[in-house]
Amino acid sequence: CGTWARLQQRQSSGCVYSSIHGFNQNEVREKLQAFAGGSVDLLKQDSGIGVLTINNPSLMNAFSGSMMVELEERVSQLENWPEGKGLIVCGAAGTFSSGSDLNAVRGLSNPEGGMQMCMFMQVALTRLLRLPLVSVALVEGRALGGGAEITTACDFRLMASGSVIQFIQKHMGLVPGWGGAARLVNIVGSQNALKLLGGALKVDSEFGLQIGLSDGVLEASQASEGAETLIQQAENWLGRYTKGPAPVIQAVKKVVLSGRELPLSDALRTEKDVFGSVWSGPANLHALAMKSKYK
Ligand SMILES: CC[C@@H](C(=O)O)C(=O)SCCNC(=O)CCNC(=O)[C@H](O)C(C)(C)COP(=O)(O)OP(=O)(O)OC[C@H]1O[C@@H](n2cnc3c(N)ncnc32)[C@H](O)[C@@H]1OP(=O)(O)O
Repeated sequence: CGTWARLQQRQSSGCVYSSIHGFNQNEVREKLQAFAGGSVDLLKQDSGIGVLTINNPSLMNAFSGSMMVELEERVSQLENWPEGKGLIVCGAAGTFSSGSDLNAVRGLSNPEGGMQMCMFMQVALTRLLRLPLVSVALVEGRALGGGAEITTACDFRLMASGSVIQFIQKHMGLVPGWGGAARLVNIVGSQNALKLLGGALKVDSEFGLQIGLSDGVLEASQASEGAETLIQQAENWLGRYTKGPAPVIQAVKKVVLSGRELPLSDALRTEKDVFGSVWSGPANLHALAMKSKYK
């Protein structure tokens, strides 16, 4: 697909930033690796649903430098997953993420270091949002600062009862820098984004639904035999949008993404190309043979 391929190409070559902006991805990667700790784990399931886990429980899943690098590596793996249909992004041990690891932040304390880290994370999170998979952030516990920003790099957000998303950057004398402000405006509109960022408001599951930041509330059940875990609940919720063959689900995500990101004429051309990739495909031929009715 012509325009889609160009969009993909732009994103893997760094999309927004290049050497013109003083961005050297390999150099930043090397610097970030020096701030080690935790991991970002990927489980690719046979069902076509991936689970990406932010894993640094002793620091409330704060993002060390090496985790930023791992996030980018996991996104690369997901970009090359033909059988993939959906993705759940969650945190380990009952909480989502408390944002940047403050120890790494202190080590990058000059504006140049901060901006390099921002550029790296913006590129990784833009690629996460542009995956041809339907993605959902499963928020349990807290998503603070950079953690709140990561939730906005998914197509949907599900909040467990008792969980909180909070853009606390203002309290730190900062603004979001991982692309979270731009994405938040797209999700909740500029009025609500100004309230959330300007007031560093705590968004609980009810408020989240009200302003459209959250797409559903999950009830954390007591761990008992037969009780669904939050991940299982999120998988069930996602199932409505990922049921069917991977090429069709990926095609749906691509046309929505191009409609959101491209000027209309480019989006229309992409839609035509993506349509061509599924027209007379196995799923299309099967549906025609079944003479299905949609009453
Ligand atoms: C670049 C800026 C920005 C962005 O990218 O947008 C950021 O993300 S900056 C990071 C913003 N986050 C914070 O400032 C979080 C600060 N921490 C807290 O508010 C609290 O720790 C908590 C997350 C609300 C949890 O509170 P509580 O349940 O009471 O646990 P503890 O406070 O005891 O936390 C356990 C342990 O974890 C350490 N911790 C938590 N978050 C971070 C973090 N972001 N970086 C480094 N360390 C973190 C906390 O210090 C405790 O460690 P010990 O004191 O050694 O036990």
